[in-house]
Amino acid sequence: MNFSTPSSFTNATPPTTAFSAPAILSGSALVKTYGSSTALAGVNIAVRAGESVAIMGASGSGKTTLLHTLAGITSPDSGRVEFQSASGPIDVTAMNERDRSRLRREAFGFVFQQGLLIPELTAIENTALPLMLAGYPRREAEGRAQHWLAALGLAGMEARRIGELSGGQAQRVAIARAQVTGATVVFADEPTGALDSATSDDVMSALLGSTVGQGHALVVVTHDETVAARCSRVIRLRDGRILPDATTGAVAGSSETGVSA
Ligand SMILES: Nc1ncnc2c1ncn2[C@@H]1O[C@H](COP(=O)(O)OP(=O)(O)OP(=O)(O)O)[C@@H](O)[C@H]1O
Repeated sequence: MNFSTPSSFTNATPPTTAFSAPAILSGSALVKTYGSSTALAGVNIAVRAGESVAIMGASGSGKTTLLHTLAGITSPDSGRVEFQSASGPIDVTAMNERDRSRLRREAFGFVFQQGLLIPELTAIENTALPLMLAGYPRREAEGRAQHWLAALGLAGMEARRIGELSGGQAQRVAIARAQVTGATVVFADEPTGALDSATSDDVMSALLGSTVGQGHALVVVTHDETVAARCSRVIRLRDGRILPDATTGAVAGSSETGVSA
């Protein structure tokens, strides 16, 4: 795990392309059904280090299912998810739940619209939690958490409980917590859904700067075209399938088409 601490990136501009980077995460022929509903109907997607991919589509089109499947939270009925770890490719779909849970803790970060932060804990305790769970002593975990909070513009707010923060500040805590272990892929599901547009913009800057700005990958589900426009690539789902890219006619998520920034 890379637990390096960040410099400030609250206003960082992420790179817009990742053409030469290898796929850090890929899903091939992903199918997932729930009873008679088909959430994923054969999705191919490759995400490269240093790129941000927005997943868009109508309600029920399969966005969250795709995010959860790529992240190893949901197992597909068929198809394969592969993660490129520092020690080589890992078949996420073939892992048992215990190993997948470890992979999620160590290599992935998660930012959701709300929840997940523990209201009884302070900003620094929430941020340090993944490191504490990984066995770090409190002092070291909180030292690293403090660096992340400062880099995200939250210096001085470490001791506040979540209810004492604004929505945008709380999302920055969630971003800090998602990355304190050095996650190489961050998954975000409607990370700005509860925020006004100016705050949403700031939170996206923090999210992009702290992920793709550091050479990591960001996969973000959003209904917001403004959020999607800030990502290096947008894929659109309909009925569990990726729609062809309107500009090129290529299927935007497929590894063959690569990054269409
Ligand atoms: N746990 C589940 N049990 C049953 N059906 C599910 C479950 N999760 C998803 N589905 C179904 O799978 C389809 C895709 O759902 P998903 O949540 O991935 O869509 P979405 O595009 O993220 O929607 P939204 O924008 O409303 O969050 C829907 O028809 C949904 O009802």
